[in-house]
Amino acid sequence: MATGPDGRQLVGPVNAAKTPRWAGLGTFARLPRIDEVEHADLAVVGIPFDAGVSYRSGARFGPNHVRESSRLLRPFNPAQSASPFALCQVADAGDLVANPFDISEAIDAIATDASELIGAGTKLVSIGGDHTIALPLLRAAHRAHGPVALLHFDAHLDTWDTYFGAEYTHGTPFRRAHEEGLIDPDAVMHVGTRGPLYGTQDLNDDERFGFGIVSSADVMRRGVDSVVAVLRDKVGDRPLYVSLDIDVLDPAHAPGTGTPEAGGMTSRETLEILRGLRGLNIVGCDVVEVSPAYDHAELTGIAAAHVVYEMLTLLALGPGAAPGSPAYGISETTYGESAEQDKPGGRV
Ligand SMILES: N=C(N)NCCCC(=O)O
Ligand SMILES: [Zn+2]
Ligand SMILES: [Zn+2]
Repeated sequence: MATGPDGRQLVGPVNAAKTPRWAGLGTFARLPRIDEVEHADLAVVGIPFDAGVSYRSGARFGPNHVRESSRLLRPFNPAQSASPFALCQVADAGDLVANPFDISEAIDAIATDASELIGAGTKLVSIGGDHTIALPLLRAAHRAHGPVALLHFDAHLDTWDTYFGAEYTHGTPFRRAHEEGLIDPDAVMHVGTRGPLYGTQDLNDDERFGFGIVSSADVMRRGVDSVVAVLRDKVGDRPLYVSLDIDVLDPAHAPGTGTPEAGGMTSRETLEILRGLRGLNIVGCDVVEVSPAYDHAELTGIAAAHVVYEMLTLLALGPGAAPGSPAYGISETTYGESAEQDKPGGRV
């Protein structure tokens, strides 16, 4: 038990100095289950659904793989000088149930169950599952906040129209979200885009839906800070949903995924860009497309677990969080002007 900033008693993760990391049933980061806390301000929820894939399957096993790969996470995040699990109550909400044989029914169930959690005052970081699940999660976010800004980290556009005549697939969620008015066309960006397309029409359509693109090559050429500035400018203070397909990482960093593309971002770049979103009005996040059968040595699971941890930190810090500085290193800021006072011991 720890006392949160508002005086509430918070249930934190299992203490790794007392119970070995590898022992016990695995929740995300060894956090309490949602039924073990009075109220969860933030929850990690698994959505083990992969009936929408167009190539390798297996993301249905993603949530538990990411949980298993999260056992080594520690409670203090030095990159943000923050202890997310001591700022508010964070819990693992288990897995939502989604029909593997009926995509429409699965989508409706995910939207309903996510809405229920959000309606109870719990912000979600969802672990997929294939990218189809972003659509119902955006429906749930829209129900609570109206049209949201979207930062979509992915090798792929996922604004294609249909596959084999099917409208609801992992390659189409953001086209459907645009058509349904779930996302604000003035504030939607892809990050990390790369790889061959079907034709230039893909890009024409995507642009028509309002999307801007920061490609994987842009991240390499322009660098993290400049990309973060572009994203922050685009989003402003709108309610923001962050959807991260783990295939945004290079297959060298995340081999365990269903539609891998060469030339991707590093995990370091990805984590740093996420950290740069500090203080934005984030209302929900997902990490999708982890397919453990193609993983090696938990590379993909660990990368995804760290992404989830950074998302939880952003949500725990909350909208308007002051710019921070890492607890060590020579980096100027986590975002904004240098905040030397945040640095324990003022180390560089
Ligand atoms: N959402 C992901 N991961 N991939 C979409 C790929 C769609 C295609 O097969 O062209
Ligand atoms: Zn993708
Ligand atoms: Zn995707």
